[in-house]
Amino acid sequence: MFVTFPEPVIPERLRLGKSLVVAVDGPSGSGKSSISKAVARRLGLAFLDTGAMYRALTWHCLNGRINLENAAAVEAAARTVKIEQSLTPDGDFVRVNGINVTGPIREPDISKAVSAVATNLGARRELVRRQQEIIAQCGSRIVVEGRDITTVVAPRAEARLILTASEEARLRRRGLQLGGSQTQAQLREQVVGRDAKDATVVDFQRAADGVYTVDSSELDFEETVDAVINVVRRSVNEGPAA
Ligand SMILES: Nc1ncnc2c1ncn2[C@@H]1O[C@H](COP(=O)(O)OP(=O)(O)OP(=O)(O)O)[C@@H](O)[C@H]1O
Ligand SMILES: Nc1ccn([C@H]2C[C@H](O)[C@@H](COP(=O)(O)O)O2)c(=O)n1
Repeated sequence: MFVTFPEPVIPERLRLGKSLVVAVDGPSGSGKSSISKAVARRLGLAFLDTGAMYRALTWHCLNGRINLENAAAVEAAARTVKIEQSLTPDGDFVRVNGINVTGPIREPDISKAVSAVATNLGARRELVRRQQEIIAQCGSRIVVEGRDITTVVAPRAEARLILTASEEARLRRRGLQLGGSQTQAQLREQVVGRDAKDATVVDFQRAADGVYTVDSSELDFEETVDAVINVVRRSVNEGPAA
C-alpha cells in the first residue's frame, strides 16, 4: 500500500514505516465509519470497523441459535468464530466462517440484537484481543473506529478522538442513510436506545484524558473529514488533548 500524506500534515517521524494509529470513538450515527474511511483514504492508512465484528458475532449467534442471554455460550462463540473483513477504506466485506454477511449484519434485526453481544464482557475481551492483533498486522498504520478504541483497544494511539453530533443530527442522518425505511420510533431505538444499552459497559460519549472531540452537528461531510485530519495533525505535532 502506498502512503501519500498530504504535506505538511504528518512530520518526518511519522512517515512511511512509523506507527500512525488513529482511534475514533463515538455514539451511533455520529459518522465514525464513513468519516474514518475517508480519513484513512486521505492518509493512506488501513481501516478497521470494529462494530462490524460485534455485528458479525451477533449474526453468527442468531444463525446458530445461540441464546444471546447465555453469556458463556456467546463468549465461547466469540473465541471460535472466524471473522474476515476488509481492512482498506475502499473494501467493504465481512465474512463469518466463510459466509458473506456484508449486507445481513446491517439489517435492523442485527442492530436490535447487537447490544446483547456488545455487553458480554467475555466476548468483548476476545474481540479486543483480535482488534489489537489486526492493528499490529497492519503495521500500526490504521484508522480504527468503535466505542472503546481510544480507551481500551488503542489507548496509546498517536491520535485519539471522539466523533460526536447532536441527537437530532444523528437521527436525521441515519434516517437518510436507511432511505426512509424506518419509522421515527425505530430510528430512535436503533440510535439512542442502542447507545443507552452499550453505554453500560463502555463510555464513548465523553472524551477520556488526552482525547480530542470533534462535534460534526454543524459541519458537512467534507468539513468533518478536514476537522478529523486537523486533530491527527495536532496530535502528532503537539501531543494529546490538554
Ligand atoms: N458531517 C456529516 N454531514 C452529513 N452527513 C454525515 C456527516 N457525517 C456522517 N454523515 C452521514 O451520516 C450517516 C451515518 O454515518 P455512519 O454510518 O458513518 O455513522 P456511525 O457513527 O458509523 O454509526 P454506527 O455506529 O451506528 O454504525 C452516513 O450516511 C454518513 O454519510
Ligand atoms: N468497539 C466497539 C464497536 C462496537 N460496539 C458495539 C456498539 C454497537 O451496538 C455495535 C455495532 O456497532 P456499529 O456498527 O453500530 O458501530 O457494537 C462496541 O461495543 N464496541
